[in-house]
Amino acid sequence: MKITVIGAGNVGATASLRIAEKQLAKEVVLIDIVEGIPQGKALDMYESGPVALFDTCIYGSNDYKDSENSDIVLITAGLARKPGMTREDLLMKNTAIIKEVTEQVMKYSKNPIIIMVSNPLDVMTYVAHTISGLAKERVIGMAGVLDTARFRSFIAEELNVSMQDINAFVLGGHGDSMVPIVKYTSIAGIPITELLPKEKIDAIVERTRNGGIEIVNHLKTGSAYYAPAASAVEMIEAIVKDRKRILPCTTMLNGQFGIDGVFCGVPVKLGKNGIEQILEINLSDDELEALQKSAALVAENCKSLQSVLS
Ligand SMILES: NC(=O)c1ccc[n+]([C@@H]2O[C@H](COP(=O)([O-])OP(=O)(O)OC[C@H]3O[C@@H](n4cnc5c(N)ncnc54)[C@H](O)[C@@H]3O)[C@@H](O)[C@H]2O)c1
Ligand SMILES: O=C(O)C[C@H](O)C(=O)O
Repeated sequence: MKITVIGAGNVGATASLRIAEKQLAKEVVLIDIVEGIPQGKALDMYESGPVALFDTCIYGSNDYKDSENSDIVLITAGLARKPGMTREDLLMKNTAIIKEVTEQVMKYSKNPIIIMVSNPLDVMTYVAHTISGLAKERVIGMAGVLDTARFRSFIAEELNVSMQDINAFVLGGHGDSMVPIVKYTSIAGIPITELLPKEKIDAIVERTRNGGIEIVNHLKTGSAYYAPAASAVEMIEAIVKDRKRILPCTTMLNGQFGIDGVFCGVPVKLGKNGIEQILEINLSDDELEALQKSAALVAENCKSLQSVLS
């Protein structure tokens, strides 16, 4: 198994180390546009092998040739937002970066699975899919796992219970319009509505929607990376180990949930072939409407890129 991580910044470097520590690949290649950074960071990680107990071969490069024959490519290249910015403010600059990165990736790997992290997430997943020409099952966006991890952690904190016992889904686009699905949120199988009053649930939903900017406002220089990297690696692990995990991921919908031709976060089955199934679960009328609205915003942004991508 060979995994290439594009972007040796906060998310890319953190994810690379987690991949190595979990021994998910024989070879991890870290690529960035800045000379020295991927080489230095990767060597530093490699040298942690004897004490962190892994044998993964991990190295850095500025040359996409080193990504040759990758099974999985994690794309984290691009600008991160700062306080006062929305993810959509990154649209034009990151589109140019993701277009170039995807072209380079496809020069050297015939049929990789691409996992997109760069923002605005749903639109960048669309860009990578359009440019790569890969089957839609092989171009997957990471956002739902992160948004759901935030939702789960806030619920666990409120109830003072293990995070492991919280089951939930946050669906939709990775923006202010994301849709935490209260109907499928449970604590060891107990519906959340039996354990928390509506006002508390509403407050947690709101905090989840603002989870990204909450971190940006603390950090001031960039955005979150520990939980994002952990979330991307959970998806990679599901694929590498063919675990058939049911996770909220961004994928192209073709009529499911009444949404057509748009990338949007929904529950999927993840295995060795990438997205192996989309689970079209029953949503309440309000949740379905919110999901469709969220997808419409993604579609609008994708449409604005038509001239750039053609
Ligand atoms: N989907 C999510 O939930 C989620 C979560 C966190 C961050 N993000 C997004 O991920 C991206 C990266 O975040 P970060 O915190 O790691 O940022 P960062 O600034 O720490 O790292 C980005 C890296 O990309 C590199 N880069 C820029 N242009 C490049 C190019 N053309 N080719 C190769 N590398 C290039 C930079 O040199 C830098 O090392 C941002 O767009 C951010 O908004 C998304
Ligand atoms: O908030 C951001 O800009 C980064 C990422 O999308 C996040 O949710 O942490």
